[in-house]
Amino acid sequence: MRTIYVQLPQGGYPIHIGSGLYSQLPNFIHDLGWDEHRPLMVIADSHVAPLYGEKVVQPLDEAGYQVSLVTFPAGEHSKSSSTLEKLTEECIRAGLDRNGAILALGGGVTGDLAGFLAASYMRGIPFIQLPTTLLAHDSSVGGKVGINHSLGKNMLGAFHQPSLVVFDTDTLITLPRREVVSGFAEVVKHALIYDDSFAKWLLDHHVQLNDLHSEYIAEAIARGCQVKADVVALDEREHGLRAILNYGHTMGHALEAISDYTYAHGEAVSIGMVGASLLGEKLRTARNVHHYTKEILAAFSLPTSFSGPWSNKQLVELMRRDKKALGGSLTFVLPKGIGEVVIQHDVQEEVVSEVLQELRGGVE
Ligand SMILES: NC(=O)c1ccc[n+]([C@@H]2O[C@H](COP(=O)([O-])OP(=O)(O)OC[C@H]3O[C@@H](n4cnc5c(N)ncnc54)[C@H](O)[C@@H]3O)[C@@H](O)[C@H]2O)c1
Ligand SMILES: O=C(O)C(=O)C[C@@H](O)[C@H](O)[C@H](O)COP(=O)(O)O
Ligand SMILES: [Zn+2]
Repeated sequence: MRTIYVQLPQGGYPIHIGSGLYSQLPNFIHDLGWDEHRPLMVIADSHVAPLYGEKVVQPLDEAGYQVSLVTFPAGEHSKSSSTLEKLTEECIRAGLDRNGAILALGGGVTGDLAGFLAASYMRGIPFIQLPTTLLAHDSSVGGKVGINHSLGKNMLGAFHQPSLVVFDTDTLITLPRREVVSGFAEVVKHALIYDDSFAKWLLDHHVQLNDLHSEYIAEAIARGCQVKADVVALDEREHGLRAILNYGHTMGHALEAISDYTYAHGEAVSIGMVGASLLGEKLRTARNVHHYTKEILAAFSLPTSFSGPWSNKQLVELMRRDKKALGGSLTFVLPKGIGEVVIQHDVQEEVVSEVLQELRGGVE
């Protein structure tokens, strides 16, 4: 097992990564100082609950915890106020009080949704992240929780840090290939924004990683989590630096929302990172990053271009609603080199449209 700590002024928390970790959940929870009188509510989606619900519930039940499991329909559309409302009802009916805690078992949708429920239920109760997708090495760390609105992605949310993250890598065995690929986008992102040696390592070992070789995958998750933990420790509430974790997301979130979430998050972020690399070269924040960006993303079978009936204007309108955009100006995280980025405000619409045009159909 590998453990990474997220160091925060109010104490921080560990991220445990490894195989067969659910049997150790009672010990990890005891280490938090939570005794068996704390009711636990496991929240999982309709794909994950039948696969891993019992594996989480059983050891906790045997250790004497009062633990229940609730589910919701899998998919990005469940990151919504209506699902939040239904889960709130389940918690109230189950008698969950302020002494209770939520365990978010699943991918980023579950983590964001159940985390937001934990942030707002009775004005906030503790929660634990149990990520089951590769992508969720990112979403389970850092405390950004929230839901979507019909007018934009992640429009309602909070910063609410988990008390503990337990990534049992055995769960990745059942993950559909498309979701594995999507998850690599955030792994690559962590390398491209912060750690050029990590990027080189990812390219050198993409064959083993694509095969989900357990040692390499655990290493990739740990290195990605380390980048995230370092950045969050320096700027928990995104006053500045933390925005670098949004690399590829200005375009990515716009593509996700406009496609009604036909694009998976990682796919959209991948296209967004190619867009950011093109933009960086045009605005001269970086040289020679576009080709490398495409190469590393293609090594993990990620998309580097898009097609769709949406106009550049529609996409730009969504980008102006991005949370980094102040006063409606366009804000992007742009590369400075490999492993280094810069936050750029007031990017002109014309140059963004040029990039969108080049991203359509993959014109060089
Ligand atoms: N809070 C953050 O910091 C942060 C960071 C990155 C992404 N996100 C959010 O995360 C979401 C995407 O997360 P995701 O890609 O994990 O999506 P997801 O949670 O929808 O999971 C993808 C699919 O895989 C299924 N699944 C999950 N684990 C499985 C397993 N082990 N075996 C079989 N099937 C499994 C799910 O049921 C779902 O159908 C987006 O909403 C994105 O905005 C949040
Ligand atoms: O943790 C962060 O900060 C991130 O930006 C991580 C992103 O990968 C993630 O998609 C996040 O949910 C985006 O947040 P938002 O504030 O742009 O909605
Ligand atoms: Zn993301």
